[in-house]
This record gives sequence, structure tokens and C-alpha cells, in this order.
Amino acid sequence: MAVKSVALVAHDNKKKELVDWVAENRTRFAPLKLYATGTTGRLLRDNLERDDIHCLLSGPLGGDQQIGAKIAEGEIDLLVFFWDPLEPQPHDPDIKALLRIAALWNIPVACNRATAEFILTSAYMTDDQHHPKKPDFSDYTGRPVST
Ligand SMILES: O=C(CO)COP(=O)(O)O
Repeated sequence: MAVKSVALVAHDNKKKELVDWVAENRTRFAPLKLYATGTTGRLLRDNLERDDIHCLLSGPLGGDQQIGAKIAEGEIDLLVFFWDPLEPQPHDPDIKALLRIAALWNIPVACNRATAEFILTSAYMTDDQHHPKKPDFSDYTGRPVST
């Protein structure tokens, strides 16, 4: 399965780095469906001159949780999340939840530019034969629970 949908998220001190990196790689991003949290998405839209970016709510207003829900529903193949390791955020629980859901559903996650570059240039990005292992939660969902 080639990567088709990418979620792009950055904290304020990391937004310029993300926008610059995406702009430098605009050809690679051209065929991809892009999702972003509100403010990150607005900056990307303005700088990339792309009006097809699916902008969700701003992160602290629920946007991180919206991205997490889309990952759980299988709509997002790759998360690029430049979070700020030097600044506490009011919505830290939402950030942790987003990173947890991405790990749970086994999607690739880049939290910095170096990792994002590795992933974006990987042959798996366009390989229809490569299928990241889909987790099987049947033991969990079918577990006996007393009522
Ligand atoms: O806060 C964010 C991620 O945790 C990003 O949200 P914005 O893109 O709306 O700034």
C-alpha cells in the first residue's frame, strides 16, 4: 500500500521548520492527500498555494483528537508531527493521545525533520506491494467482561 494520506502537525516554534520542509518537498507531496491541524494547515495552505489541504480544528481546540480519530478509522497513512520538546502545551494529554493512537495503529510517525526525510524518501512511500501490518485487536475486543 503506497502512502496516500498524510497528517501534518507542528507546534508554534516548529511551524516554520515544517512549512519550509513541506515546501522544499512539494513535488513529493503533490499526489498526497493532506490533513493538518488548524493553524498548521492555514500556514501550509498560504505557503504552498494548495487549497485542498483538509484543515481540522486547531490542536488545543480538538484538532489533535480529530487527527487521532482519523488514524483509528484508517484514513491516515503517515503522521508528521513536529512537536516542541522545549515547551509545555496546554493540551499535553491530547498530544500524548495522538502519539499513542499512531503507535497503536502502527502508522509511521516522524517527530522531527531528520525522521521525516527518511520516511518521505523511502521506497515504501510509493510501493503498492508493501502493507504495514494491520494490528489485530480481536483478543482485546472479544475479551470476556463480566456484567
Ligand atoms: O497544537 C498543535 C498540535 O498539538 C497544532 O495545532 P495548530 O496547528 O492549530 O497550531
